[in-house]
Formats: sequence, structure tokens, C-alpha cells
Amino acid sequence: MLESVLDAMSLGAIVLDGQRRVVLWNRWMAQYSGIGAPAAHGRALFELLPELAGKRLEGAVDQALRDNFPAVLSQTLHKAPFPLFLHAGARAAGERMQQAIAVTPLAIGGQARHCLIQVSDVSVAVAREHLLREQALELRSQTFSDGLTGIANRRHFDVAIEKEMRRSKRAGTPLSLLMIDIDCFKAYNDHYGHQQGDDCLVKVAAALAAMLQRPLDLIARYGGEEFVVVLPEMDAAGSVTMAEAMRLCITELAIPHHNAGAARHVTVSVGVATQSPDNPVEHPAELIGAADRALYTAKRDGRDRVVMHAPE
Ligand SMILES: Nc1nc2c(ncn2[C@@H]2O[C@H](COP(=O)(O)OP(=O)(O)OP(=O)(O)O)[C@@H](O)[C@H]2O)c(=O)[nH]1
Repeated sequence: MLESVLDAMSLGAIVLDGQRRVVLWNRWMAQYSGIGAPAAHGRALFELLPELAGKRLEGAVDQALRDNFPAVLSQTLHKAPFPLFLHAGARAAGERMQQAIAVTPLAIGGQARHCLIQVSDVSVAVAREHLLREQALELRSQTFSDGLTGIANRRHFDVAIEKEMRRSKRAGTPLSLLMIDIDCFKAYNDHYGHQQGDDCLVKVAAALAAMLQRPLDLIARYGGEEFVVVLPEMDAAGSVTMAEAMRLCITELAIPHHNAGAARHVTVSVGVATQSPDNPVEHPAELIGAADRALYTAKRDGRDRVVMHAPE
């Protein structure tokens, strides 16, 4: 009955005697290793499977037989010690079953200590864990990116600006902020439709994002047709040059816009504010407010232009 139970188990069971010879090799082991019980019985395990010699499993077996210590092999360090394959295709491709292994000393009356090696298939659990990790990464990236344009979203910006302002204060370096707003976008939507409005937002976002060169520069969608750019270590003069280049880049996209006033294509207005090391601001809201006021001035003065915030 015991043998039937061992053969019915969906788990590998190997028993070794004091000489490390196989005295039990259940059906599960035969099925996935391709080595039948008759071929295994009586053989020293580390001769039967020489690739296991000198590895962690051999140490665990010796520890069990000699010192009476059980061991569990870490799944992350020892993913697939035994050459076990779930099916012929996996064997041909060399894809081993992922294994969890436990080695337990066995006291057998009147004989040298034996040990039991239990092998379980954790392939499904490992695959599920891998999938969950990928999904978590995907969710994390969705949490911080804008669904339409794929650039960073407002939440991402809020975190980044806090961090960059602190960093710039610590390092005594400047930090600039650009607020960029598409001109007459309501009229664009009204004339071309919301779908084409969305396409326009995607194109403008991609063009602006492509202009950023340094790893810490960040562009985010701040609101509907408004974008914000964080430029660490960039002073006022540099940020105005950058803002001007971005404005020009959108003009050069030449996206037709027949209701945009004088221009016959999509344009943007840009407000710029800089935190300089000798005049740091207390809170991100102050820098954002300054860039926003400059943007308002740019709109008021006729749009399609860059305005630098003038300190009061
Ligand atoms: N297609 C589309 N339109 C949007 C989206 N978000 C905001 N908008 C539109 O953007 C327009 C913004 O209009 P306003 O704030 O009046 O500004 P404006 O027409 O651009 O005028 P100025 O900024 O003064 O040049 C509104 O009509 C919004 O419906 C979006 O995700 N997709």
C-alpha cells in the first residue's frame, strides 16, 4: 500500500541509504526524469546524475546523512537542480521544470541513517509570480503615464518637481519650469472634431518629448492641452532658449489650424520660471504659479510666444 501511495503522489520522492544509494525512486521521478525505478535502484545518486555532484544538493544530502540536519534548497538560488522535464517538447528545448527541494534525514531501525529527497514542481507558481511582477510593473507605469500621449502624467510631475526642487536646493543649482499650452485649442476641436484634437495632442507631446536630451529632464501632461517641462540644472537664459526651440518645433510640425488667428497652423504659448540658487522658492506651487502667470502673459500678448516670469 505504501508503494502505491508513493507512486500516486504528485511529488518526487527519492530515498537514499547511508551510502547515498537509491533505495526508492517513485513513479513521479521516473516520469519526469526519464529514468525508471529499476535503472535507479542501487545506484549512487551522484553517479546516476553526475551533474548534481559538488552542488548544493550533495551538501544537503551529506548534512542529512551525517549530521541529521534537514535542508530546504532555496528556489531562487537553485531553480532546477534535477534534469526533470514536463514533456518531450520541454526536454528537446532544454527547459527544465522549476523545482522546490527538501532533504530530510530518516531514521531506519538498526540501519545507517537514510534520507528522503522531496522534489515538487513549482513551474506554475514561478510563472504566475513572473506574470504578477510584469503586471505590477505595467500598472506602475500606467499610474505614472498619461493614457493618451504616453508621456508622464500630472501625478508623475507632482512627485518629480518636489524631488528636483529639493535636489537643486541641496546642490545649489538652478531649476527651470516651462508651462506650454496649445493656442486656440477649443477652436481646433470645434472645427476638426475631438478625435483629431486628440491626434494633435499626441503629435505635439511626441515632438516636445523628442527635444529633451538629458536624463533628468521631464515632460508631463499637466492638464487638457497644457504640458509642463521640468529642466533641472538649467538657468533662466538656457530655459528661454529651450522654450523658444520648443515653440519653433511645434510651428514646424505645420499642423493645419484654420481658426488660429494669424497663424494657419497649430502654435503654442510658453511661460518660463526659474529657481536660482541665490533665490530659492519655498514650495513647488510658487514656481508653477510663476510659470503659469508668464504663460497667461504670453496668451494675453497674442499667443505663439515665450514669456519669462519677471520677479515682482
Ligand atoms: N481633443 C481633446 N481636447 C481636449 C482635451 N483636453 C482638453 N481639451 C480641450 O481643450 C480646449 C481648451 O480650451 P481653452 O482652455 O478654452 O483654451 P484655448 O481654446 O486653447 O485658448 P487659449 O489657451 O487661450 O489659446 C477645450 O475645448 C477642451 O475641451 C483632450 O484630451 N482631447
